[in-house]
Amino acid sequence: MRFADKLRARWDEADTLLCVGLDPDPAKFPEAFAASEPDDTADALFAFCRDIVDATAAYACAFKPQIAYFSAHNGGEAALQRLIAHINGAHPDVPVILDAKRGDIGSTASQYAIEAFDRYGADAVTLNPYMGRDSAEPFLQRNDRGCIFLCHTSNPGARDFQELQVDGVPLYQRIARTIAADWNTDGNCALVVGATYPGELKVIRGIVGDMPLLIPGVGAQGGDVEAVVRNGAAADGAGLMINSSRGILYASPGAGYAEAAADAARSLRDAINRFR
Ligand SMILES: O=C(O)c1cc(=O)[nH]c(=O)n1[C@@H]1O[C@H](COP(=O)(O)O)[C@@H](O)[C@H]1O
Repeated sequence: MRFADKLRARWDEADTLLCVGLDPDPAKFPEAFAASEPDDTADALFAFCRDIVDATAAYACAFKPQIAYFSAHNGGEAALQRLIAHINGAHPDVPVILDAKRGDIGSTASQYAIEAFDRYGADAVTLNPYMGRDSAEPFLQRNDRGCIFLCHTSNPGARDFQELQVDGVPLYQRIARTIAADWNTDGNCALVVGATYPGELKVIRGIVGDMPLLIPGVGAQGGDVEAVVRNGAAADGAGLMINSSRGILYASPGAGYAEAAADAARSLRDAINRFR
């Protein structure tokens, strides 16, 4: 199924706008995952994330594994492959967003598209639009998959370039307008907008209509759920994938980590739904 349709079906059927972020950091794992050999780390990455996925799937409109948390470790890429295969097999209704923030010349971008969509089997991938249309083309052409472009990121440095004036408008608005008007001909584009910039989120929603928005930055980064939903929801009350990673993964450091993650995911889903 196309990413856009899978996401829409998940929003409707599971009544959730929560994206569960999978950023596994072995230093924060419960005792049970302590690796005795360096090679055990990859197995621990997989097993910890699998437990989180199985505990939180009911509350998730998407899962978002961050590739660096896997590829930083020997064997980590194989663990990521196993994890996405597990999600696709056990929770086939929940789309997977590979957070890799790719962007390069077209020939290299083609390889990145194969990596995300064929090697890993992701439904969508995060992309950096800085290199322009031809760098996005190999991803856009795979029109059953989602292309989620950075627009206004959640970090403090987002202002350094993204808010510079270009032809009288901030660059992030120009990016939103260009992607909505020119790049989204197959309806497979979405944008990343940080929860930490609710005013900018409102402007972006006004530019892009009902395009899906991936919203990182609630929880650990301090973004406010009410402001995100009020400023970012589409006209039908959906349109958002509101991500939390650390707030769910490390809800409890002990043996009850999976139950605590489920509780954190359920309460964030409910908090989001209260403002829709
Ligand atoms: O593309 C992203 O997912 C992303 C964009 C952005 O502007 N800010 C941002 O935090 N992210 C990612 O979203 C996740 C946020 O994690 P938490 O702050 O722990 O919820 C991390 O995986 C980041 O890499």
